[in-house]
Amino acid sequence: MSESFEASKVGTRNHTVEKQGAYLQESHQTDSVNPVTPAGSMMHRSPSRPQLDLSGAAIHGSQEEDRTPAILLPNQSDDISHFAIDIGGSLIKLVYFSRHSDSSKTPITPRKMCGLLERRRESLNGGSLRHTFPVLGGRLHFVKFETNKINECIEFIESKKLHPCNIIGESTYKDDASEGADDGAVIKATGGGAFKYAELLKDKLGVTLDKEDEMDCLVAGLNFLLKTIRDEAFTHVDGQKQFVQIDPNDMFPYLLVNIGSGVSMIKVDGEGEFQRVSGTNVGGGTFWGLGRLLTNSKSFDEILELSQKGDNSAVDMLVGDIYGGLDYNKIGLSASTIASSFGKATSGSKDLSDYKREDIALSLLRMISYNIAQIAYLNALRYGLTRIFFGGFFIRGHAYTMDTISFAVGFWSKGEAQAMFLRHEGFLGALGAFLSYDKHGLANLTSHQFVERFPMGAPCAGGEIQGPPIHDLNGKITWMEKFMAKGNEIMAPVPTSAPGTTGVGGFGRPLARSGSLRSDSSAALNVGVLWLVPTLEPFPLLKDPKRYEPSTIDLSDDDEREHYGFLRYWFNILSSHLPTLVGTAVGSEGGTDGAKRRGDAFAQAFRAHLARLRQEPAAYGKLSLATLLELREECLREFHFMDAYRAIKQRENEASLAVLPDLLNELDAMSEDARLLALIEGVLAANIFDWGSHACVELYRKGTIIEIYRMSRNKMRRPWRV
Ligand SMILES: Nc1ncnc2c1ncn2[C@@H]1O[C@H](COP(=O)(O)OP(=O)(O)OP(=O)(O)O)[C@@H](O)[C@H]1O
Ligand SMILES: CC(C)(CO)[C@@H](O)C(=O)NCCC(=O)O
Repeated sequence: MSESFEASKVGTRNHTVEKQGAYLQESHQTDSVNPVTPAGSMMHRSPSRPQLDLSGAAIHGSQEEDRTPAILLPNQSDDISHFAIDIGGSLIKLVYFSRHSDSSKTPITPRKMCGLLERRRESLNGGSLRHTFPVLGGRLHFVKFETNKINECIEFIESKKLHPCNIIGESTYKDDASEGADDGAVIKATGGGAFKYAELLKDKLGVTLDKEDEMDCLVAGLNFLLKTIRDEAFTHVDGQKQFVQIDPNDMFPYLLVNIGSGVSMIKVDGEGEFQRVSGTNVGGGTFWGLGRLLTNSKSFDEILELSQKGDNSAVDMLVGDIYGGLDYNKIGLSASTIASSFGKATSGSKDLSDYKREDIALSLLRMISYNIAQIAYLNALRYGLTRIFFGGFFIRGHAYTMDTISFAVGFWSKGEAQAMFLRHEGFLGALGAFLSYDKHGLANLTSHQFVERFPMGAPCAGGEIQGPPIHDLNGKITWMEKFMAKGNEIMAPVPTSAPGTTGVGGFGRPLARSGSLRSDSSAALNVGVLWLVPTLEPFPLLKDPKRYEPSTIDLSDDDEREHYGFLRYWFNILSSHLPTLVGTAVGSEGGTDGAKRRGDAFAQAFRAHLARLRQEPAAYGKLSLATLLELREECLREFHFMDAYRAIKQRENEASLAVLPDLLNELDAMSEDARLLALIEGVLAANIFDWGSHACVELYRKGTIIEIYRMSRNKMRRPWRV
């Protein structure tokens, strides 16, 4: 099977490393950011509840050894509704759901949530529950742990109190009255570890695992993502990432190649319609295991990082090595093609220590990636499939791995088959298990009901960065529960830090100084927290709500960018407006020293986002003005500015209410047509203002919104009337 590829054809490393250099330069300036906050969304609790339950808080681990010691807050609850777990040979993946904490004025504890569910359930007719149960708003979080550190995962579940109320049996719903009687929770679980660790989880957490088949879950997870999450799938060729639009009505058939410890290849023909057609024991575990032995690396990421500085020709036997520097043209093999991976190591005179770790790492990465890609291609060929999705955490969002696999698939299939990758690569199984809870009705959601948010804080202690600096955008893809601490004193309310989580879909903190893996932005930025926004209804008059796309201009699209220059325009606007926004935000929090520090930190974080996007506009998926503004809002919230415009809104509301009767009278007095036009103009004026239009902001300085509204109607020359 050891067909080979031409070494030069997959050589995108230089390119990506260069990009990384530029990026690091730009982002270093953010290192000195000061105080920072947690991934924001868990922070905004109702005032009637303390923001954090700090009782029993303790630093977890040694501060000397760990620059980001986790703070365990054993009594903090997060209104969790439920979670599912995928325990694989190498990694444990956890998907958990938390309610929008701001969606209700009353704080909802997990048990209250169960009571709520129970009451709603009762109010519906038993049989129809499955399909009509209202979906609760909330967030889906993705976290992973190493399987051999399962205790850290258990601690995480405990510290976040994910387990007491995760009940799937109809008879086990509880309401407030049954607080305390929370045994018997049943958790959806998949992967081999669902069997292996069932007893342990029962002992430690008191939960029973409801086992779901691993392959079922992988397929269900992927189908859900392809149908529901925008820009989930992408190709990666020569360092270029391109999102693929998947038509939910034309998704099948495809081949899923899940590269975990081992590799499963699944032909998928429809919802729940699939067959595991092949597999190979040479997978991610092989790469990690052999890589660790051969390079003495401490982690998976370290091996990947090493590989990017290596030259595999020092280890691999090339066609040219065999043919005295010549190509073997007759069968289409150039001299630089790898004839035999590790073939040079057969030389008796050299020991392992005579080879460079970097070279070994690269040779190994290529060997494994090519081999899997080739088997994948053969299976695609066997079943006439042209779409191949590669999942599993071996991929790790790593540009070089993806390029190598893409190259191999393209090479063997002569361009007929396409390798595609997934932003939630390693979470397919966990997500599938999560979806198998049938009470939340997630499976029927459309893409409009999920938005993806990217928390990116930087924890700091004593005024100095203690966590990943902001340029380490890894924070964007983890559900990083950041904290701010001064010595042992917690300065900002934060959820529990995740001990031992290895991050989500991207790299953990870079171990090497260079952080060269960051050369691939996708590695660090491919997964955010999914927010479920079920309350948004499409406009009723839309012809096809499912296809309605409010943001028609993709700012990350090259052509459009050149054509309109929008991206640069908006970046400039957002950058120049930043000081004003920070001032407003700080003012909204009383202008305290703490608020100022947070304001500075927000500005640095947001600048880092903009710098990142300038460099790679598609880094966070499709980019529209709406997503840019949403990103800014999210970033503000992350730094605890829940509403930067609070004070202004209050002032405006008061002023508006004072003149509202007058305005209503004025509108009432109009003819129907004139009134409709006035209302529409008013809505547009408010909307444009809300989007921070430059001209409006200038106008605003001179009066209140209501005055602008009047001015826009009475005085301004409207372009559409000229
Ligand atoms: N931080 C990490 N630690 C360990 N392995 C990692 C890490 N990041 C990526 N990997 C790679 O991901 C692989 C595990 O992927 P994944 O979690 O999809 O599979 P798994 O569920 O553990 O395995 P299986 O399905 O075969 O039981 C590892 O074997 C390794 O190659
Ligand atoms: C055994 C599983 C399914 C566990 O996830 C996976 O590791 C795998 O597909 N291994 C490859 C086994 C084979 O088909 O040779």
